[in-house]
Amino acid sequence: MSRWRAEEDALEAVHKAEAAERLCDEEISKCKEIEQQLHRQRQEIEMMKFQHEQCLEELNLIQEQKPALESQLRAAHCSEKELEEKIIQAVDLMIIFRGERDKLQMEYDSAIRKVNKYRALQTDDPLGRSSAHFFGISFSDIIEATQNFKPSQKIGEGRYGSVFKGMLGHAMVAIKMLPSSGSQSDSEFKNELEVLSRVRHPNLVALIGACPESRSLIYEYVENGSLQDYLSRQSKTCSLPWKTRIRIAIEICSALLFLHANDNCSMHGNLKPSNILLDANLVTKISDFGIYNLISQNENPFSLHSKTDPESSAYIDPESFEDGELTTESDVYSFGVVLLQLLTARPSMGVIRDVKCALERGNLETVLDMSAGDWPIEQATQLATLGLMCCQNDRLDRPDLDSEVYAVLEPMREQCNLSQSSRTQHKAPSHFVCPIFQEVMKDPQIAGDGFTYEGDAIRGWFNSGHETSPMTNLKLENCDLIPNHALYYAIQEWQQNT
Ligand SMILES: Nc1ncnc2c1ncn2[C@@H]1O[C@H](COP(=O)(O)OP(=O)(O)OP(=O)(O)O)[C@@H](O)[C@H]1O
Repeated sequence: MSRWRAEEDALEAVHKAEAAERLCDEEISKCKEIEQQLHRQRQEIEMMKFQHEQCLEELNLIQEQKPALESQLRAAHCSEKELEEKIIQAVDLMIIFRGERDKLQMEYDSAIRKVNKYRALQTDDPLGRSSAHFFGISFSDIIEATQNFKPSQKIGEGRYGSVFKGMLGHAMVAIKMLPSSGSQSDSEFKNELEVLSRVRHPNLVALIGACPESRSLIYEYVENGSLQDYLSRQSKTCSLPWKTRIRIAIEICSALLFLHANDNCSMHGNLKPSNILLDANLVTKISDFGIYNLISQNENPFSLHSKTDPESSAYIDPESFEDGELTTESDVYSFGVVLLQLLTARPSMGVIRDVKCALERGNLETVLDMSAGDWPIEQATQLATLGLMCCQNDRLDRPDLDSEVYAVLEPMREQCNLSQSSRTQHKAPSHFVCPIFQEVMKDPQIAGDGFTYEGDAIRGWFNSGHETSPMTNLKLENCDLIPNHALYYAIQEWQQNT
């Protein structure tokens, strides 16, 4: 019995031990779960701490930037106010300019009426229609412009008459009074004017009008005097640097090439430094081209010339002295003398001999004009050789202007452009500026009057009902526009170099 009870107790104890073991296992697994939960919560807390620190850092950064941002805001407010004031001023100016524009428009309209009246008088056409391309001006207008030929208005006197400056409308012009005597009839004179007034090139002085009645020619005014003034040190301004002189030589050559390629006006006929004018940017403007056609010549003009002005006769082709004939090679000869003078600034008489001797002796530097700076000897030698070739006595020995002269000069342009860093302070050359917008052109277009305008400006002019030239006021044959590629590339090049 006691054994049976003892077995039962033992069994019960075993059960209890098993139950206790299960309980223990359960507790252990619960403990593990709790530990895992605890671990996860710790990780979350770490993450929250990290985010909190980041937020704090960002907040600090924003607070540090706050004063700078606030001052930027204040500055923005100030400039906003300034801009507002400027806009108000600009609007005021615009109102004033509009008033002036309306006034000018009225003056312009009355000038057009006046021109038409003169044309009607000239052509006996009651409607004032004329086929003339030159701007006809009355003698009374010339008297008014020159203040009755006041001596202080006189710029100079040449072989073909006196030159006066004057205001025609709002434009400063140079008025050349040709001799009235001669056998050339009025219609011959007008025909020549027609031809000359159509010739337009950036390096030729534009003939903008004429008064056939008084045989006077009206040219654009070129403000910086002539190359002669610079070479003979008569100019109040400084001497021309060698790079500018090379550019001038290239510009002269390009203008001569243009004239020689022109069907009607194929020669200059009187090229010399006093006829090579320089504008505000020292851009070449050649005057007097084709003037020999406007003067009736009864005897060989060149032999007459040599008697009256030996200095000028040094520019004349020796063969023209003989036969009185003017050819494109005559211009090449004159260009050669000018080239040698650009190098040496020596008088025209004797310059060929001086340069030739110096070249032969191998000491060209002794004749170079040192006021132009340090001439690079290689280019100076090239120019001297070119000048002497142009000055050959026999026409047939002279070089071809395009393939033998321009082809040598043109590559020198790049070097001149490199030197033009000072151009940044210069304003744009006048022929880069649109006559209407008065800004450097982006899309230069040639109109029927031969002048180049900004595309938008001239189209706007036509669209507003005008059928006339904005420059000459004459009626245009058509409203066609031709892109001026040469000028476009020249402007691009100039803009890249400034
Ligand atoms: N369009 C112009 N703008 C400014 N000045 C000019 C203009 N045309 C001529 N001149 C000035 O007038 C002066 C006289 O010029 P003109 O062409 O009549 O005589 P020249 O060149 O001295 O001799 P030639 O009669 O042999 O040509 C020139 O030296 C020049 O300075």
